[in-house]
Amino acid sequence: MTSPDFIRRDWATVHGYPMVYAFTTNWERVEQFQCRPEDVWIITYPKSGTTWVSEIMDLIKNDGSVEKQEQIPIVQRVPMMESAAPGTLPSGTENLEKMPSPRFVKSHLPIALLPKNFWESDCKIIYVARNAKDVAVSYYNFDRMNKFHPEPGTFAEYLEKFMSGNVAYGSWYEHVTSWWEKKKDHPILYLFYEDIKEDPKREIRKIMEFLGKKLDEEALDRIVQLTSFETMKDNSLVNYRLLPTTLMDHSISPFMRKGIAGDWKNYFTVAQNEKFDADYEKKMSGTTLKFRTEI
Ligand SMILES: Nc1ncnc2c1ncn2[C@@H]1O[C@H](COP(=O)(O)OS(=O)(=O)O)[C@@H](OP(=O)(O)O)[C@H]1O
Repeated sequence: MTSPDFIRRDWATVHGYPMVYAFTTNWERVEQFQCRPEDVWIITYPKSGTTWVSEIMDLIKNDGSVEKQEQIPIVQRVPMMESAAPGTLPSGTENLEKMPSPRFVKSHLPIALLPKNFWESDCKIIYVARNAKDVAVSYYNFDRMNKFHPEPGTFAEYLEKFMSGNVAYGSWYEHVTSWWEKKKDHPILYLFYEDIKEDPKREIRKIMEFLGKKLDEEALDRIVQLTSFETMKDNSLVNYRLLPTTLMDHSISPFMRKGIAGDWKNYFTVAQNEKFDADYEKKMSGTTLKFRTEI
């Protein structure tokens, strides 16, 4: 297979936001995407636990039974709306348009880039946030292995880009705080990666209630087990290993990398940490949103 022309391309810009080039060659399909009232969206800043919560949602829908689950990759069960790989794979919008309701829709979009009829569709939204330091580390390693993105450079170089929002989907700080504010006027289940890691059963219960499903303890326990990092990292339907290495090279860094809270301590120098904290204080001073950087 010859390399598609979007491999390792620099970010495109959409309304001022850096965006994965391959997704932008027909952005109108994103703006015009027809949201449906029965849709449930899983929205996150990248690397915050999207795949984890997508699998949890799909198992809840199927009463905690893998037998009931369609045996197809998570990218088709919970398609990422804005994704596209021109000439290589069907786009997220194409996959979603063909899906019967109720659909689960994944997206990393900031509020400003949502499809035009998003809010009037009155869909359900689950938002998952993860602390900025672990997101930066996870995103750095993802950019190393994911050829839809430009090379990240060294971790020191990457961290500067992350702090200035010069990464796909723009600023983490703006993303998590603006979605937090939206909770005031739209029912959004706002979850934290660290909380799910700390007590998966408690958080799965919240998702179950939000989706209006009732499952017994046995089913809940099964979902906890099936969505543990150890199980998901070896499940080819969720670990992205079915994608060709021309797109993602897991030998550089696996998609299911470590799955922990606090890995940033293995990456940040003392000086980087101090600079990051000072910058964080300034950017996050106006919000009530609080994160844990370890559990
Ligand atoms: N089950 C489970 N438990 C704990 N952690 C998990 C789990 N599944 C995925 N992950 C970790 O989530 C990180 C990937 O985030 P996303 O799925 O949001 O990535 S993406 O934005 O959709 O590409 C990435 O984090 P890092 O390991 O820190 O890189 C994954 O390993």
